[in-house]
Amino acid sequence: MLLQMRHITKTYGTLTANSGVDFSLRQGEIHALVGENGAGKTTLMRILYGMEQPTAGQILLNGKEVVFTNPTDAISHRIGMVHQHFMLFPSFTVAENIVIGNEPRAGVAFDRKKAIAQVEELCAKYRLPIDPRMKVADCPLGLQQRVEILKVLYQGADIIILDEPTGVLTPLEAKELLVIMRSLANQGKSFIIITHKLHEVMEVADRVTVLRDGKVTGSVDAGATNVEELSKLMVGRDLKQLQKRTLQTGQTILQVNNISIHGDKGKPVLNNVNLQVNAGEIVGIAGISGNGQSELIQAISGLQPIDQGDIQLLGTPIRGRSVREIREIGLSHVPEDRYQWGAAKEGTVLDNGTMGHHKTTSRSGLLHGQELRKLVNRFIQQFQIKTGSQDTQVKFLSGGNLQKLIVAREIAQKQPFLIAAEPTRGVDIGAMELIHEELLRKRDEQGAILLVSSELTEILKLSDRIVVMYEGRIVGELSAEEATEEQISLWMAGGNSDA
Ligand SMILES: Nc1ncnc2c1ncn2[C@@H]1O[C@H](COP(=O)(O)OP(=O)(O)OP(=O)(O)O)[C@@H](O)[C@H]1O
Repeated sequence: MLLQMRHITKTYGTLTANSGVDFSLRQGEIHALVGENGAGKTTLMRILYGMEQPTAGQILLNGKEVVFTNPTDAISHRIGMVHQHFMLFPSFTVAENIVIGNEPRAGVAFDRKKAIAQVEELCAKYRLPIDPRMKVADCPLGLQQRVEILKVLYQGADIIILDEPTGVLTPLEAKELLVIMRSLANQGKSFIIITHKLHEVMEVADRVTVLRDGKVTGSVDAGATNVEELSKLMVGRDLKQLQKRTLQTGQTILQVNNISIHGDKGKPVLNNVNLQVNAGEIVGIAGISGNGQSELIQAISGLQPIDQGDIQLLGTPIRGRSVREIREIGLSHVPEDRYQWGAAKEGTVLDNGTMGHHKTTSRSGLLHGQELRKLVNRFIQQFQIKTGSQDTQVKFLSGGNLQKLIVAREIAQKQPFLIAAEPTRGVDIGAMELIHEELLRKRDEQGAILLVSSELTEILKLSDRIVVMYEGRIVGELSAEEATEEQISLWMAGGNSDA
């Protein structure tokens, strides 16, 4: 056995993140690590990568015990990790990012030519083409991830840990990544992949280990299991089928008229976009990321100025208004990037859970400490948010648990309009089910929801109407009854539209 982690336990104060976990990896294997948010997957991998030390337990590499006190130790034992949030220097080139920390030198100076040659050689060896001279800032996310993988390969890794690698990728990039992993595994590399996407597990993994509440609930060959069985091992119950009713829509809540945003390079990022969202409906925006969806949301929520057109929320023009003013008129917003816009990382669960709620919960204009705590307690219970306490800083929450807190907070705002951008990114399947139910409940209570998701299945499952964006324009619109995956995918890829 290439790697064995034996009886790993990790506690943080009273919280047990891993409890007696056994995990093993064979050479050339792709091993998926799955489990609910906060089940302890990232913690286990941070231990393997030397970022955390276990409270108890052992790691054996090729049968010999190893002790890592930092990632440098893990790297010297040929273990590499690609984190959920890439750790690249955007203003540096691809080659510079790959060789960083172990740069070729000519005397004391950095040998740029040699770095480029080394990276070209590496790309050829592993059949992962990329231009080493390109600036990372100019690479789409799929290529940035390739840089991360090449960096780990440059460091000599034989065991590669990928933490939710497809979360930020387009469906096409995600497919490519799975092919790359298989090809590298065939060349002898071994992978551990943390993911919530069970169809990916079935597609790429040889083995799957399931964690629940810090403990292993199963470790099986992927060929001997299926999505239903894995879900049950993860959440301890069968998942329900979502019931969606057909509703009458009400008054227009959001009206976007002909808005455009000129880009830096002469190409518009938004091009004459018209959109309407009514009370009692979910309008889903489908599109490959980077086709103007982010800018559209930012324009509506006051984060980005527009160059042409106007937007009305509940009949009030909002062009040029601040985020705060727009929120006061009637917007709640689950932002696409939870770390940049959604949360104050240094703040506590209580601070983050109550942002925007002070007004609604105070009786006399003063803040009501107890009421706010009660509210956050409700979020924690309902969404099963795993946290030490309300006073824990959110930087200690697992990614999925922070996402659940933001979604709970925003849905509870009781605003007439909600923008839900990638609302289930990084959450487990049980939490996804709950978030979907809550979005539908809000819609059933005559809420107007604009849903943006890179998961087409999510768009199809929840939306009453679907619009497709391509290169800054809306290129097609379908009702839920008319929508087919084929038609939408065609429009998403820039295929012909008659809209
Ligand atoms: N440094 C820390 N201090 C306190 N608690 C922590 C720390 N790191 C992790 N935890 C807690 O340990 C538990 C396991 O977290 P971990 O990030 O391993 O979960 P996960 O399975 O990767 O979840 P997700 O799917 O949401 O990413 C969580 O409850 C988390 O809040």
